[in-house]
Amino acid sequence: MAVTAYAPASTGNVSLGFDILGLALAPIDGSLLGDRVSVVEETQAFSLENSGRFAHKLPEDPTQNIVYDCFLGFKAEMAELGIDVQPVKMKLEKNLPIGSGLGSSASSIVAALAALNGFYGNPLNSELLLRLMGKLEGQISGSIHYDNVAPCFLGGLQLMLESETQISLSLPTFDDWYWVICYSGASVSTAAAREILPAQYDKATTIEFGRQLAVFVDALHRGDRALAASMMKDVVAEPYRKSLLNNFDASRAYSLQQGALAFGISGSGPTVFAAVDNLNAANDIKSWLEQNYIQNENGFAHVCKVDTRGTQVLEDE
Ligand SMILES: Nc1ncnc2c1ncn2[C@@H]1O[C@H](COP(=O)(O)OP(=O)(O)OP(=O)(O)O)[C@@H](O)[C@H]1O
Ligand SMILES: N[C@@H](CCO)C(=O)O
Repeated sequence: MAVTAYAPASTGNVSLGFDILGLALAPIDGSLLGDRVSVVEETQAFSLENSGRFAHKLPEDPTQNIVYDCFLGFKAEMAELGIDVQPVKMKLEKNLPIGSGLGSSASSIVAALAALNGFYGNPLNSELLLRLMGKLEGQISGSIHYDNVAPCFLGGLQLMLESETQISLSLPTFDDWYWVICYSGASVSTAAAREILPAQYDKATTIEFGRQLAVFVDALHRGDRALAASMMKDVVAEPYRKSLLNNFDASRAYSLQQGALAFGISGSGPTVFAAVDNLNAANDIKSWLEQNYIQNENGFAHVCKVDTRGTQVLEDE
């Protein structure tokens, strides 16, 4: 029976946890903000059919699509278990823009591997799947980082542990916070946005990074909203990346003036996010960003909450 998986958008870094903190997102209006991948049936030769708002941005050759690499990666893992996997017919509904900072490739990777695993009766455990997801994400961006694939797969706010037995730890979040996200419509390559960062950081920045992350995690566990929000300042990527983003400073200034608790770049951009604890302010910031941050017809904005469910796998009727 065909199996479909939905994998939500995610924000990597969340300003204060470069490469090791990520958040899954769900628009509060119920709209889909994530890719869907189906495994339809076994066939003679691998095939992939693309649909969705951003399908036209995908490589035309199916073997250049990361979903194909997911199939190969899954087949190799299954071979280790002594199981031979035949070519399959797959479908990708590409709802997330590529190079958006919303974990677009991660969403395709997670949905593809979750659907493949579901189709074959879940032979691979979650930990193994997540490692494979990270490996495939690393293939695209140049280095393995789990801050999109882990929240996309598991849901919620995830802190990377990356021990031999566990990749990610789930952190508590505040139910009353909204996350306004706005994608400008431009494309920023993750690999390029990583290249512009320094290879080394000075002592003061390193101490600041450690202080912020430690205090933030403690504040989350104690439910101290104000303290948590006050730690959400990016000392690692934003100083270098914001020059790639049109109208970033004005967007932050407006959001903070409207009462946003924090404002930053989602992943490697160009999507920005504002954390807000008031729905009216969240809607107001969304409207302003739609008017002032979006650059073309591909852009969009949503008021979101944390997606606590992560990837959803369904057997088709
Ligand atoms: N299914 C897919 N989804 C997204 N990108 C894909 C897919 N298949 C192949 N690619 C290629 O992978 C690369 C993705 O680039 P990049 O990592 O910058 O984007 P991204 O993962 O969409 O970014 P972000 O995490 O910021 O949303 C592009 O070159 C794109 O053509
Ligand atoms: N942590 C990654 C996320 C990419 O979406 C980066 O900022 O490069």
